[in-house]
Amino acid sequence: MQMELHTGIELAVAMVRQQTLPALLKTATEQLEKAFWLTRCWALELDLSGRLLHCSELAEQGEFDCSDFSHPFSHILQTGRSRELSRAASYRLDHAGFQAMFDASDRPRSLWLEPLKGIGGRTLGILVMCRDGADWEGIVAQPLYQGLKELLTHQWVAQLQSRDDVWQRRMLKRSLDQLNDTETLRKRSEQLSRTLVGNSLAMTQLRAQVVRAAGSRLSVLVQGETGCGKDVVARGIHELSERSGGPLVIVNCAAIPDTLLESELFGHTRGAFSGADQNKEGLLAQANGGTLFLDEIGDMPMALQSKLLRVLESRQFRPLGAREEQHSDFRLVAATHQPLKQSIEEGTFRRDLFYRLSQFPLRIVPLRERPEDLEALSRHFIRLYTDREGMGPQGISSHALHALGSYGFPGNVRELRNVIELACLQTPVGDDIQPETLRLEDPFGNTFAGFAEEVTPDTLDGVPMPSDIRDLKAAAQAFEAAVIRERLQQYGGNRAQAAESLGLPKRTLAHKCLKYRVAES
Ligand SMILES: Nc1ncnc2c1ncn2[C@@H]1O[C@H](COP(=O)(O)OP(=O)(O)OP(=O)(O)O)[C@@H](O)[C@H]1O
Repeated sequence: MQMELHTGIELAVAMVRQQTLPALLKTATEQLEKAFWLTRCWALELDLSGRLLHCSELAEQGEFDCSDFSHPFSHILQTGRSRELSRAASYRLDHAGFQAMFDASDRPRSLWLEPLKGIGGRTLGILVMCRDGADWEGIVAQPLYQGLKELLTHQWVAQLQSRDDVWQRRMLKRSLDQLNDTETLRKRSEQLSRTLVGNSLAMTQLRAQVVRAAGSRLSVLVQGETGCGKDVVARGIHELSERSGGPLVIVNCAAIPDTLLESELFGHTRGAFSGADQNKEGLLAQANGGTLFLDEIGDMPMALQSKLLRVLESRQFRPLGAREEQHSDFRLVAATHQPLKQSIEEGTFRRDLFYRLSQFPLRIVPLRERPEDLEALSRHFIRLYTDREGMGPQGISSHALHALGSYGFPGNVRELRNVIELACLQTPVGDDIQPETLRLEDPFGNTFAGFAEEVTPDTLDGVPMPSDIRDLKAAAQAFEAAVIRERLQQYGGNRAQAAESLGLPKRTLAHKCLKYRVAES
């Protein structure tokens, strides 16, 4: 009796020490084997769906489908009662998994199959005991067996509960993480919608992409027609990224002469070339810790493309005339309105650089393909005008919006901005912009909608009538000069605004002003 008590306590302690269900089942079956002289003992675990019994100790073929009656376990589950199985009956059962278990138990004379149930009668699994004697009733009636079985089912339920708790905590954490991600994405997209305006599906998707791109370290290539917002997108990526506290260095590859672009980017030492009278830090170095935005990358000369590719691979570069290499940790955003794939085919753009740049490609849809954005963009530009000037129109009439909708906007959002700003100027304070104040024309001067005043070559000072032209080049230059003069007047001499309204870099406008001797008014 004392011996039995001692064994019982030993077994109980071993069981309660186990931290996982497989460890508990292994310990329990080993202890039962020892205590009752079994040749083998197995514990089959019923899965959550109730459709599969699993025996982790049987490495292969340890799964028993509960709807398959070619093994004895489905019958036990169905009746909920224990039963004995003889060696002869076991031989007759044609089930590979059961036969593997029978073999691994050394083909005992008798097996005892007992369903184990937890709280509320929920079936946990089946206990399989193997022995060469057949006195099962004598064993299962013993208080030691009853006590151990009760402890086993108790611990089994506790393990399932803690597994459920862990699983539930994990699920909860996962859904919270997902919620947080979605919430962050939503908040950032909302923040971006203040500068990257538009309610169309294309714009909503673009904002989500910009937020994703900002959160990654990949190089971004922004493609889209001129004036559609590539610059706005590049700034958005910088501002929403972890580098927003660092510099945003913008380089317009088309505006800097080829001969200067390399030294502008890489920097140079004093005496590196004639005219280099002091050391100059390049834009690559200036972008350290921030973002480098290479606008109009399609215009970069081939020789420089190879050098840029090397820099992108190592973030190392050597200023002109320098002996030592320098390092700069920048994130690259490039943009172009040119179809780069075509440039690659024509041999003017390096394929390997294209792939290096477009790790995260973004494409901006032209304004004519998202007319739903016209209203939000128009109101945005009216608000910007009013904030800047301290007064302005109240809004825009539905007729004016209709007129905007019927125009193709070859200059995209930049053109819309110019149209709205000019209309703001001509609309009495507090009124709505009307169609007559919208100056809609294509780049060749064809009028589309109500015009306040037509600007065609014959109304521009100094431009000959087409029939009077004797020198086409001179006439074209006179036309260019007249347009620039007129635009500068319109913007009160503000070169930046005039340049933007003409789709020109400021530097190019300055150069043309010098060439045509156009002074600001
Ligand atoms: N979705 C937008 N929301 C608000 N403003 C926009 C949007 N898209 C463009 N703009 C405005 O339109 C003008 C032109 O945009 P931006 O300079 O970004 O175009 P771009 O594609 O970089 O042009 P380019 O090809 O000439 O460099 C800017 O004044 C910009 O603020």
